[in-house]
Amino acid sequence: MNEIFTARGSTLIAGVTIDGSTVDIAIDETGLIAGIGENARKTIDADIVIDGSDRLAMPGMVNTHTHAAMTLLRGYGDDMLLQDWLSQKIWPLEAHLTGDDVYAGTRLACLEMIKSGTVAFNDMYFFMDRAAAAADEMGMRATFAYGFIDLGMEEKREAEIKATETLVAHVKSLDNPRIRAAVGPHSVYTVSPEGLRWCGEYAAEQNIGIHVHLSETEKEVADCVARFGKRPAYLLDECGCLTPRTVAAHCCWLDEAECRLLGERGVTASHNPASNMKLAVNRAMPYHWLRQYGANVALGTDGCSSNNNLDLMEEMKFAALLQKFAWNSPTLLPAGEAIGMATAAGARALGTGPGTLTVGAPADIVLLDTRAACNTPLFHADSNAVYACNGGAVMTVLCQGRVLMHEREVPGEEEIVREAAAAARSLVDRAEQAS
Ligand SMILES: C[C@H]1O[C@@H](n2cnc3c(N)ncnc32)[C@H](O)[C@@H]1O
Ligand SMILES: [Zn+2]
Repeated sequence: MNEIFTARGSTLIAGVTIDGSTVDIAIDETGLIAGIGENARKTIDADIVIDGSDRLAMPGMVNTHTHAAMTLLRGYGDDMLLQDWLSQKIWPLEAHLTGDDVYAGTRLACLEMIKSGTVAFNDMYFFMDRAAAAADEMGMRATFAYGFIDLGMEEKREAEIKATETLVAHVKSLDNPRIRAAVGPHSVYTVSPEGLRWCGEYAAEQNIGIHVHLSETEKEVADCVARFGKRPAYLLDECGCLTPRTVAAHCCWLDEAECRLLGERGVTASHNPASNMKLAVNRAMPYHWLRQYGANVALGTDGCSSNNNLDLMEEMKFAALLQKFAWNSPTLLPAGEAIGMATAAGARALGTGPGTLTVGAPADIVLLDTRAACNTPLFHADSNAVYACNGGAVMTVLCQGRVLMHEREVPGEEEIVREAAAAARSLVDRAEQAS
């Protein structure tokens, strides 16, 4: 294997383009950026040198809403209504999932994310100890939440509480700064107020984040108002689930007062435009209100059964286009803001650093090909990254200074793909035999 993947020490990215100028990026042996500029190479005695010519550096991207192992369900159920899709296709298949499936599916997800410039993700799913093992081996950062679904049943709630506590204890025992745990109440339509309250209290007690679906569909809001007499964001708040460490995915049907509430609580709203369009949730996240009231707006892909990939470069474009189209405003969500959502806002959501290329920040760095057709001509790097390129323009990826991909090579790619394909086939076979 290329020694660039195994070497540990300090790294120099020599002569790379940032904001139109050519600089060096020096990375110390702990994986932090030690210097950026013409004289940065003097700050370290580099063990590895990466040639930055024909390369543009940007911060590594953060996917704030995934169900990573759903890569195994890619293309399994498309073109359906959200409720039917979940209850008729996805949940029956997920009932047959094993820990080995989640491991294989999460490795495929990590491969795909690395290949498109993502270094960190926020995951909600099942068998999360196996997902954590996959992310750690792939060298990524990730936060794992067990998908807590009690459907109003006390017995099920007890099981979900146990599963959540077990995961949190497991992640703690790993003592790995790249791998974290969160509490994952799925949504207000799958978790009772008692369950939500437990999640809020447990997250506070453990000092960890919360990962939840919020206001994805109009039906979710209408049902919530009918059952509980209040809109979903207020219900979550009453149960202690809106905190500065909460990531609320979708947020499509929030009204203005709910946006203000999310801003007041310092919540991160994860925008998932491709999934929202595919499932036709019929309203775009009110980005303008969320920003106006100070919520942290970040970007996510959702699972591969509603996207159907994990390419945040594409997602930036979908976000910028959907916002403009839905709110009839061509000036809304310009390219620079889309990049900020995918980088700094995501890093803030997961607490992984500033998400910028600055001295002292973790060296989470992506190098894009300036020779690619999508980067030619290169008038505005942000514009090309958001509107012209996709993940295929990503050449090299570093996370905490460690090289995860170089010149589009990721160690073990063939095996990861082969094993995920076999796991997906066997999962569907098992489900079909049982039905
Ligand atoms: C964690 C749980 O969330 C489900 N899941 C996946 N995508 C969505 C979505 N867009 N909305 C709601 N739930 C979803 C997964 O299929 C799993 O059952
Ligand atoms: Zn989701």
